[in-house]
Amino acid sequence: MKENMFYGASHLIFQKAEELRNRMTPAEELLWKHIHINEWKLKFRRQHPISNYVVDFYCHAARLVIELDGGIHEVEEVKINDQVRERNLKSLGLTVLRFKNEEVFQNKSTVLKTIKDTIATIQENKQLVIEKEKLVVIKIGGNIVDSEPVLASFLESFSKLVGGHTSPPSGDGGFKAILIHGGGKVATKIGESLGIESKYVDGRRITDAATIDLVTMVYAGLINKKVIAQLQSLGCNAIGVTGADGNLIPANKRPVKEIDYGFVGDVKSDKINAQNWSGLLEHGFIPVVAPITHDGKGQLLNTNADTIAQEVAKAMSNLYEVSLIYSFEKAGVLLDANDDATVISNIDPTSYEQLKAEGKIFAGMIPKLDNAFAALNSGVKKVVIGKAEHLNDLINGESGTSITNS
Ligand SMILES: Nc1ncnc2c1ncn2[C@@H]1O[C@H](COP(=O)(O)OP(=O)(O)O)[C@@H](O)[C@H]1O
Ligand SMILES: CC(=O)N[C@@H](CCC(=O)OP(=O)(O)O)C(=O)O
Repeated sequence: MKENMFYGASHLIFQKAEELRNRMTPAEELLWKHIHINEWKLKFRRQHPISNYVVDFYCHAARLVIELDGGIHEVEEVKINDQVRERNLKSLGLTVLRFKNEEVFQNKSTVLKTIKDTIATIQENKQLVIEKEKLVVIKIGGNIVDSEPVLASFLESFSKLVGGHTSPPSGDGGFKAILIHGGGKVATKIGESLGIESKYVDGRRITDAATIDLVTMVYAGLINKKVIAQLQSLGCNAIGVTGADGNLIPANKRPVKEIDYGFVGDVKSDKINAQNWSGLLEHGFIPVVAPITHDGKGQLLNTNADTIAQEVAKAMSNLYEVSLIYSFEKAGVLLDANDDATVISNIDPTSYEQLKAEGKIFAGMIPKLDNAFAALNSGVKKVVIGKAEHLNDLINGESGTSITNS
């Protein structure tokens, strides 16, 4: 799809597009504000290279070009050039809408209605090729959260990725992302100092009344707010949430069978409302999620952060093309869990079963991989496990372990 959407534009056209993007006209700025985030959930690009041209706005899913004309376009010679340009763009199968700058200033609602009607017609004719926007769901593990310098360095890389103020200028402001943090180690340490003992069964903390208060304070309070403050200082409009905020992650208290886990929550997968999350993202917020959920009856619940990442990634894959990154202190899933030089580059269900049987994959890595496969099986496009310090490479598929179905 990517190579297609430029219709063979040359390197020079790309350069020109980059220059034009840096000096948009006031009319372009105004229209961009309205179509950048839009009710049709379509991705528009501005100053987009197509063949020999740079078009003002382009939506590849609808194959729709929108051009704005200033006064110069009234000159006869320019008019002829515009006609040739329009004919050439249409010959590529594109719909072209043209507006005058004054129309955008004086008649904005009519301009937007024309765009809306055109999209509706394209939709009716089933010409719309859905191109989902990319979303990265990133989980940071307990050992990263436990180390201030490692966390700070991770957050700096993260901020660059999502368009914080230290990012290189990139035209469209970075990836959309959701960050989920753990913090089990910090909770255990603070618990010890308060005389609250930590007990785990199958990687899940037994969460009695004192423990749910402890983990709420540590995850939703201390850790979450420290992360938010750091991201804000890096120019990222991060907003801290638990699953109770905005009813983002409804859960059920885990039923008591052989083990009573106490206030541990199992996520109600079908009740995660992707539109609510999308609302935060579309308004430019970067959600930072603490692993606390709720039962809708006033009870907070403790839910494993790997599971939350999987559930949120799954729910969001209806609306976005989602990559799920499990980042932690090791370089990936390792053949020897203590040797970063032994990264397994790819794991599929068969090799997973084998490595587990051989005892090479154990403890917390088992539920992490179970979550990874569950995500892949429910629409998540890509899952990678690897070192938090290699965030960029993990996203580009150049580091860590890729989880695949075959
Ligand atoms: N093959 C393996 N490769 C890497 N880590 C492994 C492997 N098998 C078991 N582990 C263990 O799994 C742990 C990661 O699980 P966990 O502690 O739950 O993750 P997180 O830090 O993200 O919460 C590692 O710290 C490591 O001790
Ligand atoms: C129910 C349950 O086990 N909840 C986890 C939530 C935190 C977590 O998952 O943190 P890590 O990513 O650091 O492991 C716990 O309290 O440890």
